[in-house]
Amino acid sequence: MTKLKFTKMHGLGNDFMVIDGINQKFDSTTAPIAAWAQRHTGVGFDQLLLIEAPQTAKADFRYRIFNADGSEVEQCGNGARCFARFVYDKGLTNKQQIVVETAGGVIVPHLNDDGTVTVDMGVPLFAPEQIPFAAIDEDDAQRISHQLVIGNDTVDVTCINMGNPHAVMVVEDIDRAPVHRLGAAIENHRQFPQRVNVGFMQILSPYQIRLRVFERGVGETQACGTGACAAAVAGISLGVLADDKPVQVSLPGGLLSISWQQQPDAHVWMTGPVQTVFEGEIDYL
Ligand SMILES: N[C@@H](CCC[C@H](N)C(=O)O)C(=O)O
Repeated sequence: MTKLKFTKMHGLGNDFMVIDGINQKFDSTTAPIAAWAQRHTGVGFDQLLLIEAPQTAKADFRYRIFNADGSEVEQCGNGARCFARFVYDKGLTNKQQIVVETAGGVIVPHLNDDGTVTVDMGVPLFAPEQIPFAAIDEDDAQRISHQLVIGNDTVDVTCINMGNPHAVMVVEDIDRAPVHRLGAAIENHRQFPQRVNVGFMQILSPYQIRLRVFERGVGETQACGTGACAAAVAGISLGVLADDKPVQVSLPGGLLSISWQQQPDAHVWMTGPVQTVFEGEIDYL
């Protein structure tokens, strides 16, 4: 049995087991990721983040993401900030602006002097096949908001791909929203063939929202970076948020600042904190 070194980190309470897969051997096909994710019997985390060498010369690193249920996914915003802090603090790079390959496209985190990290999260996608979302007909396919039938209820969701799929609902009060019941039903709704992350957004002003996210493969988390980006983009696209200043997103774990201008090919920018909690090692292989 060898020991695998890892670092426990979090971004606003969305927590991660971060593994340097460049300097140690790690096989994601055999690692017991879902068991390690367990809160009582494992390390406990929402996502495992794996750092690898890039596959193209244009990037500095490749960053892979695994949900607590063990599924590999395309993108993770809070993880991207932790990733950047990790590679810099561990001396894997001396760059403060890092080009990163992910399964959801290239992102560019930048380490700020105040300890926060700003990430260029790329361009949001809206077309049903890009989410992916199975629209019921051509009219439905033209819209960014869609009606979903869930049992006896009909709910409106705005669908955005931020590297990974998101469905965002506007609600009156996130404290009273049925986040767990509706979140689980929408995550696994037959119109989302790859499942979906579900955001519940309360509008406070054109520049301020409250947000809870029921994450695909995890359940409700303290914060979701891509969820915050998707919610801000959804609100701006629906005309209930403004795009001339950053939108402040208040999540159960704290605040993220999101900027996006409603123009073709405009990138989404996310700024927020990161925290290293402890270093650990676990029996492996
Ligand atoms: N916590 C994340 C998103 C992690 C992946 C997500 N659960 C998915 O399945 O796509 C974030 O901060 O963006």
